[in-house]
Amino acid sequence: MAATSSFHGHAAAAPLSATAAGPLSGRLRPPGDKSISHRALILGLLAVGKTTIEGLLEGDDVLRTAAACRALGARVERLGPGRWSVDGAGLGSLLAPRETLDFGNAGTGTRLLMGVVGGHPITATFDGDASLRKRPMRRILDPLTLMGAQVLAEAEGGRCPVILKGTGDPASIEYRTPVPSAQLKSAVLLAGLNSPGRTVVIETEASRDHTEKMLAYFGATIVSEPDGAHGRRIVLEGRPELRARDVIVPADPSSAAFALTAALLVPGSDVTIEGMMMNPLRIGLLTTLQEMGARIDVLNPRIEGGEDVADLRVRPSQLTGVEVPAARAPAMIDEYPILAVAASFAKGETRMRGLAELRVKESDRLAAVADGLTAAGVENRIEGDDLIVTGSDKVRGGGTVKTHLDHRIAMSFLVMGMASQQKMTIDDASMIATSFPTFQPEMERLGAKFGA
Ligand SMILES: O=C(O)C1=C[C@@H](OP(=O)(O)O)[C@@H](O)[C@H](O)C1
Ligand SMILES: C=C(OP(=O)(O)O)C(=O)O
Repeated sequence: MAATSSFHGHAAAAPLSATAAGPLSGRLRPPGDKSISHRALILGLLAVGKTTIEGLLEGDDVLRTAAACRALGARVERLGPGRWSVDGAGLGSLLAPRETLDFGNAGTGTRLLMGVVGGHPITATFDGDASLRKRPMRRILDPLTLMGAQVLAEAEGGRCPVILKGTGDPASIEYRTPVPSAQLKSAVLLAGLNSPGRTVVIETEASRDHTEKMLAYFGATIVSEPDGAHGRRIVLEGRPELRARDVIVPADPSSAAFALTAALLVPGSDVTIEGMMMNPLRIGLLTTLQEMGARIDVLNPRIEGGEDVADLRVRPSQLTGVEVPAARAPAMIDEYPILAVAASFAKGETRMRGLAELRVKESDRLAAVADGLTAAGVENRIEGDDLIVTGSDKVRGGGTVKTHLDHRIAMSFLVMGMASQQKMTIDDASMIATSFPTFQPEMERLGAKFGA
């Protein structure tokens, strides 16, 4: 679990290839959900008492959040694999960190903790790797400024490094998020926690609701109601008494997506994914693949850690291109790169609409996916914010894909190489450790073949 990145760049790039695999078979428990892992640590920091976490994702992004929580006054300990405890500093009692908070590659950690710092009378510096330094932070800093926080320094265009001076008395605001973003919604809610009044966030398109659910679980009064056709209105009462809780982290659907897609594409496969979180705001990929004709049995549905989970048995399927509506984007936002790989093997055209937010992820994912598909001989085009992929049952493959410090681009094109005629090479596999450090051995255990 060595750090994979530091402020400006990262260790030497590690190219990796995937070649056509024999059938993939076996069972896989994907790592803990990344979104829930960040939030469990952060709410542990804000609660009084000892929070325990089971199944924490021990990827670099989350380890950076653990380090930041320590710097803000929590005692964070690893008890065993995936088992962690957080002795909270308590809402209103955070320490000012002495050093820069280095979030590496992680947008979620950066933005959620900007919300936390923004609502406390402390100053902190936020920074990360070359990818993080390109990502927009104004969307977070704007509402925090309305609440009374001050931006003491920022790089051009509201980018990291950012020095943020929070306020111990955040104004209660009603905020309509200008882009569908769970990170933005969460930052406002986390800052609003320390406000004496009510914080209201309205989103036109519902985004993942893990912050709301976990705040309620830790004892906050928070109500989320439908607003408009696809939106939510969330009302949080300020200054709750947050009490430490025990958190169980379900398996990450965004990580499960890679084995799931690989099993659909590699002939003869039969893979069962265990304990995948089925939160409706996270399973847009599953819905889309089912619409495309994927044979996925949803088995043993149950509740784990307050979330719906299930086991998924996946077998190869002839996929057919579909149109993916823009309204589904928040529920499958990180899965478009792997959907584009699935679409490459589908009959006909898949049109993915409304992908503007993909341009501001770890890389410009719209461009990175299109370039990777082109390198592999897959017909594709970008029209406005839509990506259109024309599939075929024989994908040539070959070529080297530039990953631009983006773990999802890296894993997606390795999956392509498991089913394409020629091997696929990625220029750098090191970023995979940010979200799925066991990706390579776990996929090899199922039958994948990687090489230089
Ligand atoms: O809140 C979260 O945990 C996340 C929200 C999404 O980002 P945006 O809020 O920028 O859409 C997603 O892409 C990211 O991987 C995790
Ligand atoms: C966008 C992602 O993460 P983050 O915003 O936390 O960097 C992701 O994991 O795909």
